[in-house]
Amino acid sequence: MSDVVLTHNQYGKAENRVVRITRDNPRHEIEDLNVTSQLRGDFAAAHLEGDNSHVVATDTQKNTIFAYALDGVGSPESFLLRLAEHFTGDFDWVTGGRWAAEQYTWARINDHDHSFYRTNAETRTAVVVRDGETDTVIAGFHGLTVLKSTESGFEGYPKDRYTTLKETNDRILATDIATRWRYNTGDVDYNAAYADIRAIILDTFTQGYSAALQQTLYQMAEAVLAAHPEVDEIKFSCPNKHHFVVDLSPFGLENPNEVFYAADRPYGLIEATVQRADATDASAAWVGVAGFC
Ligand SMILES: O=c1[nH]c(=O)c2[nH]c(=O)[nH]c2[nH]1
Repeated sequence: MSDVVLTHNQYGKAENRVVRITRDNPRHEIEDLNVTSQLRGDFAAAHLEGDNSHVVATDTQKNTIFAYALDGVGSPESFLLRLAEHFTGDFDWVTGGRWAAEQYTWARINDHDHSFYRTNAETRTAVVVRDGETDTVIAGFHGLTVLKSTESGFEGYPKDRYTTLKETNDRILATDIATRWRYNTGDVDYNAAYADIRAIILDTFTQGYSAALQQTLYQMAEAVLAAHPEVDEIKFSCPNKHHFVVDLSPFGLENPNEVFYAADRPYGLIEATVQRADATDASAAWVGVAGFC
């Protein structure tokens, strides 16, 4: 057998479903997360020799996540950073790792103090990658479904023998927004930044005429980078949820852009990354973030 070497490796406990209730007064708060912890460092002996003396058990990582939740979550980013600090601080050979979370949104039922319903709003995401002294924090969300019923079109594209699509300057534009953005500093109020970036993305979606989903994605990215100097890079992955005008002429009916067939698949898939021209290369931190270009 030719010589082989162990290269990248990481390990941990995936998808720890943590629900933290803050109940120090009658009006409870709920934080609902799905947390994954993966350690990187000197784990060669475990792979090569069956020596587990460096292997902080995935079960221990799970327990640590739940124990840390007792001190509060606050924001998924700060929670993951605390985990990174713990594992790299307490175990010499853990030189870094990757901690990721999804956070689900609950709303109060009739403004009730301790009864909630899970909303269909977006899922918030966070990733912390620690490599020695360097932390990279990537925030984002997916599943925010938006639609504008006019002020969108698609024209001017090349036509060939396979083109059947008709040009239009008045169509429905609908998508499920998935986005991730990378902070260039640790000095961030993660919840406030999240709320503002989400609001900017939604507001930009509403603004003006969209010549293509590509243009709208770029404008959303540009607006976030303009308003948030602490963000260096933002990625979008957005399906074009086609709404086709139904031909009702066989029934002698006109359909002036009022009745649509909401197609399930296939769908256009439009993806883009926009970053500051002078942004540092952080491609290593994006490894493992699936579904973006
Ligand atoms: O916004 C759009 N972008 C495209 O690239 C495209 N292609 C297509 O058929 N319809 C659309 N719409």
